[in-house]
Formats: sequence, structure tokens, C-alpha cells
Amino acid sequence: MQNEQWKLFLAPYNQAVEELKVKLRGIRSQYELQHSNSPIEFVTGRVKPIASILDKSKRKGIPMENLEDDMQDIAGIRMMCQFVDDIKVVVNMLKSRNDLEIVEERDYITSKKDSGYRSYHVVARYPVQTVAGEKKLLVEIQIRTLSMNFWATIEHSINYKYSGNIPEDIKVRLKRAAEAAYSLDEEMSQIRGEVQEAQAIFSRKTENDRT
Ligand SMILES: Nc1nc2c(ncn2[C@@H]2O[C@H](COP(=O)(O)OP(=O)(O)OP(=O)(O)O)[C@@H](O)[C@H]2O)c(=O)[nH]1
Ligand SMILES: Nc1ncnc2c1ncn2[C@@H]1O[C@H](COP(=O)(O)OP(=O)(O)OP(=O)(O)O)[C@@H](O)[C@H]1O
Repeated sequence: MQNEQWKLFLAPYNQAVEELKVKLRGIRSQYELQHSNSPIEFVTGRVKPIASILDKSKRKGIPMENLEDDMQDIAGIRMMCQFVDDIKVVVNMLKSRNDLEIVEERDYITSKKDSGYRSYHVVARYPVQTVAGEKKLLVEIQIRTLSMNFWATIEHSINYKYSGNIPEDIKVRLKRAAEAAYSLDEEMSQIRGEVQEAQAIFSRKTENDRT
């Protein structure tokens, strides 16, 4: 594909990512206004870089004409939660929305990946309005705790550095670190009530300071 063709192909994906970021960040703001604890800590999103699309299509044998149907993560959203239990709340909230349709779920929390990776993945079909009419696109939504995100971000950069061939000793350390990150999640879950009460007090205090 030429540069112009890529721009045209990716434009609806950009739109989907921008729209979903606004919508999902809006949910957090609603919780904030009510001074109640949000199951969503923060939301990020990206359109897969062209080099990464080309690399993945080669790796997985996906022909260019099948990208729309067979590459599920061209539009990607990530939702970070404070607690493991919040992840189910977020997934159910996504399921109850009428602006997207969940087509696949992958639970890498109950069944972590070999690398140690944990996250909950949802693939959804999301409609964007284009000048040529409505277009339904696949969007990958990754839902994870802050601690899972910390691990995955670091592991992703190490993987990049070693082009996917991480030395065995580092792999072992990363797996150990993944378990440590999960222990942190479990410990924090034990004091969830305490943490949330403190955050509610702090949120009211900062609002009072502002007014
Ligand atoms: N850091 C990190 N991220 C991962 C790992 N496994 C999956 N991911 C993330 O999850 C996405 C893929 O999710 P999967 O459900 O494994 O999708 P897949 O099509 O089966 O596999 P991919 O070929 O990796 O896309 C990747 O693009 C990453 O963003 C991992 O071991 N480490
Ligand atoms: N669903 C997502 N939401 C937000 N950011 C994402 C999502 N998926 C990947 N990213 C981030 O986007 C950047 C580029 O991602 P890229 O698609 O090249 O990586 P990847 O997810 O590891 O891809 P692959 O599936 O091809 O191995 C990375 O920083 C990655 O962490």
C-alpha cells in the first residue's frame, strides 16, 4: 500500500480509537463527579503502527486484503484498573453498552500466558460513521490492573530489545516479576476498603481546596 492508501485505510481506526478514549474516559469522570470510586483508573489507545501491521501480517500469514477481518488489534484500547475485581466490573460495563458488540473474550488472568502476561482481552465490533456510510471495525480492548500494566510495559520493551528472543535467565526473572506483580494485586485487594475510603476522603479534600 502507498502512503495515501495507508492514511485512508487507517483513518476510521483513528476515529474509533479517539471516540472510544473520550467515551471511556467519560465514565471515569462520571464516577469522579459522584465522589465514588471508579473501576477505571485510566484509559489509553493507539492505532497500530504501519511497520507493526506489516510485521504481524507476515508473521501470521494475513494477506493485506484480509487485514480488516483478521487483524483484531489495528485499533487498540487499554483500560487500567486499581484492583483485579474491577476488571470484571469493566468487562460487564462494556458488555452492557449498546455502541459496541463484543465478539471475543480472552481471559489471560485466570490463564496467564507462558511469558507471565496477565490481562483480560475483549474484541469488539465498533461502528464509525464515515462519509461513505457506517463502517464496523474490530477494536481490541485490553483490561488490566496497574500492576499488570507495569509488568507488561517493561516486558514489551525487553522483548523489543531482544527482537522476541529474550535470554532464558531474563525470561525466568520476568516470570518471577509477573508473580510478584500479581502478589501485589492480591495484597492490595485485601485492603481495598481501606484504600478506597482514603481515596474518597482525599478526593473530597482536593475539591474543597479548589473551591
Ligand atoms: N507485554 C506483553 N504483551 C502481550 C503478551 N501477550 C500478549 N500481549 C498483548 O496482547 C496482544 C495480543 O493479544 P493476544 O490475545 O495474545 O492475541 P493473539 O492474536 O493471540 O496474539 P498476537 O500474535 O500476540 O497478537 C499483543 O498485541 C500485546 O499487546 C506478552 O507476553 N507480553
Ligand atoms: N490494545 C492496546 N491499547 C493501547 N495500546 C496498545 C494496545 N496494544 C498494544 N499497544 C501498545 O502500542 C504500541 C505498539 O504496539 P504494537 O501493536 O506494535 O505491539 P504489540 O501489541 O506487541 O503487537 P503484536 O501483536 O504485533 O505483537 C506498544 O507500546 C503497545 O504496548
